[in-house]
Amino acid sequence: MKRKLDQNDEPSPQQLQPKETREEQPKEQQKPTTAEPSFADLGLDPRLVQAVAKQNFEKPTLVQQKAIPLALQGQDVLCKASTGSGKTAVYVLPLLSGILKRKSTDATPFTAALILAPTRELADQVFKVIEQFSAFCSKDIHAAKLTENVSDAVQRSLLSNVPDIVVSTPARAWHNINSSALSVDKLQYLVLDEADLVLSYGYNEDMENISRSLPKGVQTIMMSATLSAELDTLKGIFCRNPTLLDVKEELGDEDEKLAQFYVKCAEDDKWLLSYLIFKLQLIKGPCLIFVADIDRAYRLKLFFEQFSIRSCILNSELPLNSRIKVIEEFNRGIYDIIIASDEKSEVFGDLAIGEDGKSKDIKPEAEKKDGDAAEKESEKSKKKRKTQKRDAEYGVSRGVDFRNVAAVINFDLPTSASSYIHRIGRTARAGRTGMALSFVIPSDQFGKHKPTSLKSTEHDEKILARIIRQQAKLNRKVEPYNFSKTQMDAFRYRMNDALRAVTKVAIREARTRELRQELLRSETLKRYFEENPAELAHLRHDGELGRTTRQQPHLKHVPDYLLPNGGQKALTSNQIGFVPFKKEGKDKGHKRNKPKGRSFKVGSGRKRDPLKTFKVRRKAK
Ligand SMILES: Nc1ncnc2c1ncn2[C@@H]1O[C@H](COP(=O)(O)OP(=O)(O)OP(=O)(O)O)[C@@H](O)[C@H]1O
Repeated sequence: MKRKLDQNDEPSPQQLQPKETREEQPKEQQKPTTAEPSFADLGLDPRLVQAVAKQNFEKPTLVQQKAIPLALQGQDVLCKASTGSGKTAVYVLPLLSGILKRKSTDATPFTAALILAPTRELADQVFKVIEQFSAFCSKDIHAAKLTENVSDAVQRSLLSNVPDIVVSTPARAWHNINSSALSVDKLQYLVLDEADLVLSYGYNEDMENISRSLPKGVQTIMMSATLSAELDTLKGIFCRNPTLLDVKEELGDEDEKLAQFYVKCAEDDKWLLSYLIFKLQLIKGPCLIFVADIDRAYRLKLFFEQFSIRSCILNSELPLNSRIKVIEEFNRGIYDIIIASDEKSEVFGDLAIGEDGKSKDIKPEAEKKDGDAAEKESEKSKKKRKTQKRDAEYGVSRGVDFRNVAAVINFDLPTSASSYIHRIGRTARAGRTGMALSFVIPSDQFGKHKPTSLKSTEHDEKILARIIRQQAKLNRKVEPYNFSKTQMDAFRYRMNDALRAVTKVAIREARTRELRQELLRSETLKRYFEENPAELAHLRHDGELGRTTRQQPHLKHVPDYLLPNGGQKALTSNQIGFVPFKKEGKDKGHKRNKPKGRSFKVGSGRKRDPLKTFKVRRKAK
């Protein structure tokens, strides 16, 4: 965050670093102590240890230290560890090691491992990790992924090469097993990644079917970030008596890595705050903004465009290739803001807010208006939805390895505490620091600003109470954050101007245009870009979409008179302040660097004049 800094504000080095020079933060794991095992000590094939070193993993994370030896011994394992703790390597390394060991004496080709993940993004990500870890034994390991949108014939030919490892979603895996394209007769390993989510994605039947087709004695590894009743069901289906590992980070460690805040605000204030946060660059570094549905994501993007704030979109409508590319480019630091519609959270949120314990039907925004017009609109949008192709195997808040995310913003609070865990788990990964900020609509404010009201936020306060309780159990705090209303109000008319310009027609048009563009990129141009990879760099995903939005050039910059006395410094004051990051130069967001007191001061020199900094940055864009 290049937010307002005051005595209470201690910016992390990463957040203060200009985007262009953004580097990965040093990882806590990188200083081994004598007491802790190295990867070489875990009994892995030396070629894998070499590949791990190439990834700059200097020592195994706690969950890796505990679970890899068990998996190497052939035990069934059910492992629970927090998001971003390195669970993928926990199963990929032992699988590879086992396959290499067997192949040294028996080269018979057969599919030895099936890895199931709830979404195609995740399956694709796991496949990439396999490729990385088998870099020094690629001749001996052949892996295939069933994530591409290709015909049965293409999948069949892919599988006819008898890959050692197949990575898939359960639905695709079962489809191919059922059609005999994939033989699991000799399967040795079955992995369920993000096992707590597999059933909520509706894969029950596929899982039952897969289980029935497996030979006896398959070693099963289940990985999960949360414990849920679903894990028990899966345990019953696949392995009766696994070794249970519940790996917790050291006490206090999480607390330091991840700062969590919430802001109670009116419905339109979310828009105002987001505008301020990004236009004044109060958050610095890559940000992930979660909204409840696709229209809302486009609305926010078009709203941002009114102020020249660039962002890209992730949703289930976009082709998988585009989604993966957006994530990859975000990870490479090309984009600063992703607006992700967390549709699964809305569909599967436990919403168990009702005292009756029953979940409630959450209707999309267009369906919650009063009167005939609303009904008609609702009918129209229902029809439209039916004809729209969504990817049921999409999920962005769960498991996707976004790197170096400085902040996760819950623009719309999720409807369950477990969804919150998955969302905030996209930041503060692998020993890095991060911040989560959630907008919460107090119940007396709900429905007060019709144009921006959203049904799923009706019970925000109850969900927040659950989140706070859940985080307290994990020894983490979610703290309130207050913005000064008076200072925000100076910007309110600009926010209203921008909101008015983002009409329903503009949203629909932007959504259709982007879909068309992405399909074109994804399908028609795929081969061209395979042959001309350099050209791909010219295709950006954060371009402007709002051609039909009213253009308002005066909104693109912030006049000096709007900034409170003292510019951004004032915005970071106690009233409006922002997130207490760590001190510059002190790093590193870990225990040994615990900040001593809060003494960061904003100077008055040119370099530190936030207004001037802001102007320079704007020119640079
Ligand atoms: N031993 C290690 N040292 C340093 N970095 C690591 C280590 N192991 C994994 N990582 C990195 O940590 C990040 C998170 O790893 P991974 O995606 O496996 O976490 P996860 O526990 O599966 O998270 P989630 O629950 O969100 O899926 C990745 O970028 C990975 O490269």
